[in-house]
Formats: sequence, C-alpha cells, structure tokens
Amino acid sequence: MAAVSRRHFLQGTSAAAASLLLTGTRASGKVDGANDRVRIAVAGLNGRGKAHLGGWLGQDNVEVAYVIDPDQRVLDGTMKSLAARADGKLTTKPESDIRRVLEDPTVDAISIAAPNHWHSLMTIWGAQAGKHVYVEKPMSHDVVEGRVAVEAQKKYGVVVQHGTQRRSDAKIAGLHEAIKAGKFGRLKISYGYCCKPRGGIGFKSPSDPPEHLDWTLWKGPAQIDQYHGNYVHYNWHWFWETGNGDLNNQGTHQLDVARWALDDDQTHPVRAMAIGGRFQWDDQGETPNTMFALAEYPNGQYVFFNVRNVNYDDYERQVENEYYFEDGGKIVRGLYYPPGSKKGEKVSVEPGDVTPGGNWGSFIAAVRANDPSMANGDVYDAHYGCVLGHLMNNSYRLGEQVPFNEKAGRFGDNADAREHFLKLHEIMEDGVGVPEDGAEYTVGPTLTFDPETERHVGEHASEANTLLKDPNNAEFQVPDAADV
Ligand SMILES: NC(=O)C1=CN([C@@H]2O[C@H](COP(=O)(O)OP(=O)(O)OC[C@H]3O[C@@H](n4cnc5c(N)ncnc54)[C@H](OP(=O)(O)O)[C@@H]3O)[C@@H](O)[C@H]2O)C=CC1
Ligand SMILES: O=C1CO[C@H](CO)[C@@H](O)[C@@H]1O
Repeated sequence: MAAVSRRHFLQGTSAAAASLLLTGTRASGKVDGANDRVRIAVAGLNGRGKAHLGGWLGQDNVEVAYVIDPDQRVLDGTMKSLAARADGKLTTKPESDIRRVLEDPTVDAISIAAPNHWHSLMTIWGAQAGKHVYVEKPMSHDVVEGRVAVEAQKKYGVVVQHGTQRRSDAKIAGLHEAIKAGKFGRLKISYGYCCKPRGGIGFKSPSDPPEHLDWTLWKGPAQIDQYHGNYVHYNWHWFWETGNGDLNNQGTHQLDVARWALDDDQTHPVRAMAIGGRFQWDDQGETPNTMFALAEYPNGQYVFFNVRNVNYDDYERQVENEYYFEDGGKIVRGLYYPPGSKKGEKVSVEPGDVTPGGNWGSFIAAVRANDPSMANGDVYDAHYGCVLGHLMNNSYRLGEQVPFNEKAGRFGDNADAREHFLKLHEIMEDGVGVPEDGAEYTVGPTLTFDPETERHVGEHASEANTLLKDPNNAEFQVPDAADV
C-alpha cells in the first residue's frame, strides 16, 4: 500500500467492528494478506494493557494474536474476558515470554504495556524480528537504551509509535504549528505539569515472589536484588530500577508536549537540573513526589517542569502545559494573555497535521502503509522526549540535601526559574505544611549534556554518565547501538 499524507490517510475508511474471530496465515514483515488484516500481540495486561486490547479490537480487521504476561493469574483473567467477547471463536493465544511470540512469522506488530524497564528491550527485539511496535511511554528507562531503540528502528524500518496519545491530537499539533510560526511571538519557556494527588506506598518486606509470577521474566533487564510486594503491580514506578518517578510516568505526556512546542531543530537540552523531594510519605518509594526541573536547549528555549503529588486540602490538580513568550505573553489553560494583560483570549488555531484515527487507528494506518513517518509520536519524538525527563531525574539523583527553604532554589540569574520554583515552594510550605525545621530538599547539580554524543560533559560528567545506562541481567542485555 502506498504511503499517503497523514491528514488524508484514513479518510473514507469506516469505523470498525472488533475482530477477534480471524486467523492469519501471512509471512512476517508485511501486511499484505486479504483485507490488510493486522495481527498484533499485547505484552503487559494488568493495567494499561486492557486499554490496548480495547483499542486494537476497536479497529477494523485487527486481530489480537497473542496476549503476553509473566503473571499466570493476569494471563488467565485476560483470556477469560477475551473469551467472553469472542462468542466461542477466540483465536488469541496466551504466552508468558514475548520471545516466543516474536518467532511467529504471522505476527505483524507488538504492543507494549509492560513496566518501563522492559520498554526499550522489547522495542529493540520487536524491530529485530521485523515487527512494528506500539510502545507505552516512556519508550526508554535510560538514555542509552533509547538510542539503541532508535538505531533498531532505523535499521529495520518498522513503525514505532510512542504511547503519548496527545501526539494524535490535531488541536495540540495546530497550536504548536502556530507557536512555531510565531503567531504569539517567540516561545521562551514551554512548561509542563504533572500534579495529580497520590499517596505513599508503605513498606513491603522482602519475600519470595508469588508462585503464579515468573519473576525472572518480570525483572527481565532490571537488576533487582530481592522481590517485595511493592514492585508488583504498578508501584514499580517509584523505584529507580524499574520506574522513572512521576516525571517520566504521567509526566512523559507533558514533557513530550512541552518539547514538541520548541523549534523543530531542537533535539536534546544542553543543560538540565532538578530540585525536589519525597515529602510527607514515610514509605519505601525512592522517586520524588515533588519536583521543579528545568532544561535549556541549544537555541536558548527552556522546558520547565513541575511534579507535585502530595495531597493536601484544596489540592490544585494540574496535568497540563503552559507556554511563556519572550514579550511577556503567555498561553495558560487554552487562553492567550497578551503582554501585560490579565484578560485571556480564547486561542483559535487550525487543526495541525497528524495521522488521523486517534492513537490506535493512526498506528494501524502506519502499519498498513508500512510507513514509520506516519506514526503520531515516532521513535525520535519518543527518544528526545524521554531523555528530557531522564536528564532532569539524573540531576535529582545526584543531588545534595539542603534545608527546606526558598533559598535552596539555586538558579543563578534565571529569574523565571526562581519565580516558578517559589510557587511550588509556597504550596509545599503553606499548603502541604512541610516544616522548614528538619525537612530537606534534594538539590541537583546543573548537568551539561552534548546532544551529538548523548553524553554529559563538564562538571559532574563522570557521575552523571554512570546514570545514562542501567546495568542489565545477562539473559536480557540491551545490545550496543552498533550491534542492533
Ligand atoms: N499512555 C497512557 O495513558 C498510559 C500508559 N501507561 C504505561 O503503561 C505501562 C504499564 O503500566 P500499568 O499497566 O499501569 O502497570 P501494571 O504494573 O499495572 O501492569 C504492567 C503489566 O506488565 C506485565 N509485565 C511485566 N513484565 C512483563 C513481561 N516481561 N512481558 C509481558 N508483560 C509483563 C505485568 O505483569 P504482572 O501481572 O506480573 O505484574 C503487568 O501485568 C507503563 O509503562 C505506563 O507508563 C499506563 C497508563 C496510561
Ligand atoms: O500515563 C499514565 C496516566 O496516568 C496513570 C495514572 O496516574 C499513569 O500511571 C500512567 O502511566
């Protein structure tokens, strides 16, 4: 099927019925059989994987060939619910190890909703096996494996689409096209927030993994000394071996949107720093629940970011993006405030260029067209957006303890950074009630990064470079970029 433009690709196709009933007989690599049927395998079923199943089964002529999970109970439960929808004609097969699925030449694509530490390796293996890949955010758990995933996509030419579904939103695309065209003046700061209330996770003692869980497959590439019940399910987000904190969890969406608004030629930042802490919760989690972070790009544009998870009376939920312009204008909650004005005007822009069909439909369209450029959130968008968060997290991880005080924010002559950090500090002090006496911020150093080599340079480079790559278990090594 020939590639056509994103905007027009799906025009004329019908909305679709679920297709659990079909079987495939094709050879791998191309979708070329009768009716362009796409056979997809979903890895990771407990949470987000359910949305993947619903998404794929909502597309015309898409078959879920396999469901994959190392937890037998989760696998059994998923098969049961699929069987109930398939009226006795279920063709989906259960599997615990994705490597067996990748050997099946009739599978066209994999869809990854496993924990973060698995995302890049599954993407790389998928590409090597000639499968198209839909991978949940963040595509990478560290900087280096993200680059390897990029190289694998380049080498094998498969479609890789990132689970940042805002990339399928023509309104956001249109807004960013208008910003880049200078409609509001020059963008100075692209600001993302992931402020949603959460609670602590308590402490779970080391124990044997449950019998229904294949712990070796769950860990995969992540080196973890000892199982405890806070890894499985979901709370692995709050441990560095497996998760990336809320900055590169929920925050990946808003980091990606923030970076998307910058000039198109900006890849990685040259400087990044973060300040924050894990306040109030006395628990086992390692990642911060509070963070102010910033990154400066080679052209002088900034991304600011704010994580604020601790709940308090009158909690202000903010899962959103804001845009600040050189002339003092800003866009906040869909309203444009001209310089000096307190009155917001509704922003009106044309829809932007995305592959139609939403996040699920656009991926299937890209797969049918065998055209990686049709992915809404391709492998490059994924890599650059994730690295932005990794660099901020790495600064935090190298931070020193400093008394909880507004003076802890060390931003040199960056008045914007100071102003926005102070807003967070006031909430933590007055709203949450973090005491000046006794509490501490973790204050990260400003790390310098070379976008070409994807290595840190200058002060703190040696410690920071150790955080660019996680150690892997022998059976699950992420290959070198040159060896994909
Ligand atoms: N785009 C979006 O809006 C959203 C994206 N996500 C992303 O989805 C991912 C999953 O999150 P969530 O579902 O909340 O987490 P959960 O912990 O609830 O589910 C993860 C699932 O992956 C399974 N798993 C672990 N290892 C493997 C493996 N080797 N092969 C196959 N499956 C495996 C887990 O197994 P087990 O059953 O043993 O735990 C579990 O069923 C995250 O990366 C998250 O960022 C999540 C929510 C929304
Ligand atoms: O992307 C996401 C959306 O929100 C979820 C719940 O907070 C996150 O965990 C998830 O990863």
